[in-house]
Amino acid sequence: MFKTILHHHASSCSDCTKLCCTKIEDFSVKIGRLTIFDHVNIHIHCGQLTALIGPNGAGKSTLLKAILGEVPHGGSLHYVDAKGKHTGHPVIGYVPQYLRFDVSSPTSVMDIFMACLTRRPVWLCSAKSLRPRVLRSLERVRAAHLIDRRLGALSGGELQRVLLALALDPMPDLLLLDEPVSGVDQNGLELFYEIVADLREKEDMAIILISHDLNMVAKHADQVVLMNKGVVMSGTPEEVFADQRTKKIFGMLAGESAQEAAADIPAGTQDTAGDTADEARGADA
Ligand SMILES: Nc1ncnc2c1ncn2[C@@H]1O[C@H](COP(=O)(O)OP(=O)(O)OP(=O)(O)O)[C@@H](O)[C@H]1O
Repeated sequence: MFKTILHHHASSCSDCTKLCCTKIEDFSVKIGRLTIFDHVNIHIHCGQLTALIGPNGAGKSTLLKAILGEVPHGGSLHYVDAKGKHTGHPVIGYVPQYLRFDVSSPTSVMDIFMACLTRRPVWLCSAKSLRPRVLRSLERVRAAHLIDRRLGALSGGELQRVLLALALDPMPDLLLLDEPVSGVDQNGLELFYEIVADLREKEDMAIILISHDLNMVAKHADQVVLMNKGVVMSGTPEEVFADQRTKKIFGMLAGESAQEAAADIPAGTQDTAGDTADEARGADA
């Protein structure tokens, strides 16, 4: 189960010409008669962190699930590797916004890695032989000390790093991160962003991150995509945060920065801003 959640394989594109890039072309998701989003076109380059921002219900998480192929969608995904050749089956790593599991379960971090790293039944695997590999994975996210910890005993930030370590083995071409809205404290969030920024540089990885923390986005993102049932606008953090449509969606007061405004909006109340966002999107279309 964890394997399906954290790693997916997708087919590559047919017109590879330039640098490593993931092209999301004309993506749309409809559930019944409801359009969750449509006409989504985004290019994600390797070595870049693309932040997805927008109000609650904008369709951000659904977009990640569509990229993973977990949700039926229109449009297509194209992958181009750094040499302009097909990558065959690019690996996508995914860290979900939350994970439902029994917090009283004795399952440890090591157990979960063993279940994910091998196709053989866990009871036939040698923990001893896998341990160095698991430690290496956990070291990448500064969590080696958590290897024998029970999953249910981890803090929100620690669990997020363990899930990230799982999503990085095998190393993906594209990493999708759905930031938890709660349960991770400020220190945990900062550490997580530091690790992600490191990965982007050292591994030259393409990363899409859904974020509710506009300060962190301003600090770390290379590209920001503002979503509200479609792409409202995209650009550098400076461009997106200075734009009237962003200000409208996040209900910013005159002179207030996007980050300050977002900090003022209690979780779960941004839906109200969504109506305004529709207008903003309508004006853009
Ligand atoms: N399976 C489903 N059936 C019906 N509606 C759904 C389903 N999945 C998502 N939706 C709706 O699609 C919209 C987008 O949801 P999504 O979780 O993608 O938004 P989001 O931008 O990630 O929101 P948040 O910031 O609150 O996490 C919401 O209105 C949600 O209720």
